[in-house]
Amino acid sequence: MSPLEVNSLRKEFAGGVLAVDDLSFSVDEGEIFGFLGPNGAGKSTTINILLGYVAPTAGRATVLGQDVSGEFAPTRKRIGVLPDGYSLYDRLTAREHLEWVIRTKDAADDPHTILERVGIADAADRRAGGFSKGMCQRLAFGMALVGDPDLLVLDEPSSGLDPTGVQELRAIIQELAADGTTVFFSSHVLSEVEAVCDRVAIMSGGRLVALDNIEALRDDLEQSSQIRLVLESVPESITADLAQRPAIETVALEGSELRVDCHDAAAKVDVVRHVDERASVADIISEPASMEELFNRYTGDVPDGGGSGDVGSGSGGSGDVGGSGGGGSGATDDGTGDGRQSSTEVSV
Ligand SMILES: Nc1ncnc2c1ncn2[C@@H]1O[C@H](COP(=O)(O)OP(=O)(O)OP(=O)(O)O)[C@@H](O)[C@H]1O
Repeated sequence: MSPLEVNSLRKEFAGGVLAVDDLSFSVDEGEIFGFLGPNGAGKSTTINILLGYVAPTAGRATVLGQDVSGEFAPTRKRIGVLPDGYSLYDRLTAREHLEWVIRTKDAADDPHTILERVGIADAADRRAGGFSKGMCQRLAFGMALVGDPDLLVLDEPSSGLDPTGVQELRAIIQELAADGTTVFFSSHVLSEVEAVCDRVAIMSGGRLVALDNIEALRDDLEQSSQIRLVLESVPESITADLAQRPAIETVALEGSELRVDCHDAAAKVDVVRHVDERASVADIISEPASMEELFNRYTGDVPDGGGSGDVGSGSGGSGDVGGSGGGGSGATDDGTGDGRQSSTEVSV
């Protein structure tokens, strides 16, 4: 059985908000599974269902063989969670944070080993109140590693990390996955997802709009990607002419560069022929779809490149770092609130 199975999942909040709509997917053991989507797509709600904090309205989710609607507390001990918008205790040291999760999970880890792994062993006895954002993130990630979880649920795990930190995090995630840990990786940072995930699911408006490895998604869109032509001279009305042709989505002219979004490969050929008959083409540029384009095409969103410091709303309903289930507030399930905290994230 897959460690994570979701079948026809639906979540409707009070007031008729349909947050998750007929969602089905499964994740393999040892897979790093990216979970993407614009704000409000339903990612946090799905994660909260998978962690047993929110009850689905319909459908079924099974995590590590346990139905989330059943007695989920023992299973939660086998899950490590790094929620977005987690909170740490200012007065507790890094070591004390880990000791607390180790206790609540009945684990036998050595706090020092974990702190070394996440690169903050030097700060073991410092209070978290004085930590930088990156140090907090490393500590929260360390807390998620307690008990050698079978499933890691990471929400915006690279938030606040410097480039070295991002690489270290990536290496740890890959090591864990190679050892059989299943990783559920939710992020707005598309380059991170591309670098680390085996497959990605893209959510939009509560629905799954794409599910595959990035190469396959890219191939899929390749048929309908953009072509750019650099012209030596620009014939009058070329943009209007092209816009009339079949399977053309948009046409834009910037200086001598013509950009055309096409529905299929045949349309690209038609564009080249059509323009070549009317102008001297100096260069043809057809690049593989970027991760941003993939996201944009599947969700209809206009991302800003994954690095501009947008404000994303918090997710990860419990704020229960480490996934101990022993201190998280839990998300309410009545549509009146979900216990989330907001945070500033680098996001699309
Ligand atoms: N407790 C709640 N009560 C009512 N509506 C909710 C609740 N939680 C989420 N929603 C709504 O469900 C939809 C999906 O929200 P969700 O937080 O799951 O999206 P998300 O993909 O995690 O977004 P983000 O990237 O902004 O965190 C939104 O329309 C949101 O307003």
